Amino acid sequence: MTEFTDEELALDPNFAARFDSDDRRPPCQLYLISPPAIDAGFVDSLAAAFDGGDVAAFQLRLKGVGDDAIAQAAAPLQKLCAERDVAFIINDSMSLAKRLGADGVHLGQGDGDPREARKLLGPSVQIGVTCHDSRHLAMEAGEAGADYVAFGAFYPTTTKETIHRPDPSILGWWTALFELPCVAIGGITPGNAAPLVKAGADFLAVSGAVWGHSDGPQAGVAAFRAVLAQE
Ligand SMILES: Cc1ncc(COP(=O)(O)OP(=O)(O)O)c(N)n1
Ligand SMILES: Cc1ncsc1CCOP(=O)(O)O
Ligand SMILES: [Mg+2]
Repeated sequence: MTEFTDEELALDPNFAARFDSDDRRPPCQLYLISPPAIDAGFVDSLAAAFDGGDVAAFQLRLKGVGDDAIAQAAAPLQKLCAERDVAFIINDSMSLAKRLGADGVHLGQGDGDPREARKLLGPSVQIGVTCHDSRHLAMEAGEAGADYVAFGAFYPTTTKETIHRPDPSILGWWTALFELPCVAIGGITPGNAAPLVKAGADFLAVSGAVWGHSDGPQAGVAAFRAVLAQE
């Protein structure tokens, strides 16, 4: 991608986009986040979710659970992801991602250095970084070799306590300047996702709207089809 000076970028945030105007980004895709706690039957819920429509990635995000317990829970889920061609991403821990041979790891700002993760995991493992509502953090993550940056929480959510509330325009700013994919997260539902897709999100990361859907996770994923196909 074309490199620009800070001055050029400050003058016109779409400066780079003019030069890369025939670069087409793939359509926005779904990135499923697990509930914070699961039971042994969850593999069936995950299979149902995958039956609902295309899912690009699944993140195992179990909070307050030790690595051994996560590793035990992960085995059938990772196998299912491999069978369905869905990237299997581990949250928080690069060492656990390495131990499990996961397809990727998601690192928050306090979860470790993406450069260290790259050294540990190698070139083909996907590394994602939480960037809240910060252009600065996103550019830092890109510099550090992340494979995607995640902005959020765009909407109120009960899945996680959140402080930052970006405007959807941060997605447009990012995609105009950088090829690196961006993920939108936080309280996303089929009803409020359209502005994020329109603004340029490459992925919608969703938990509650799928697992909490009144007709089950298959219907939860299917409900996103229309908004993802709007481009
Ligand atoms: C895709 C994606 N984006 C953001 C997060 C949040 O990560 P983090 O800030 O480390 O918070 P926890 O998820 O660890 O509570 C994520 N997990 N995935
Ligand atoms: C993990 C995380 N990081 C920011 S918001 C959020 C929760 C996403 O879950 P939901 O889709 O239920 O809001
Ligand atoms: Mg984290």
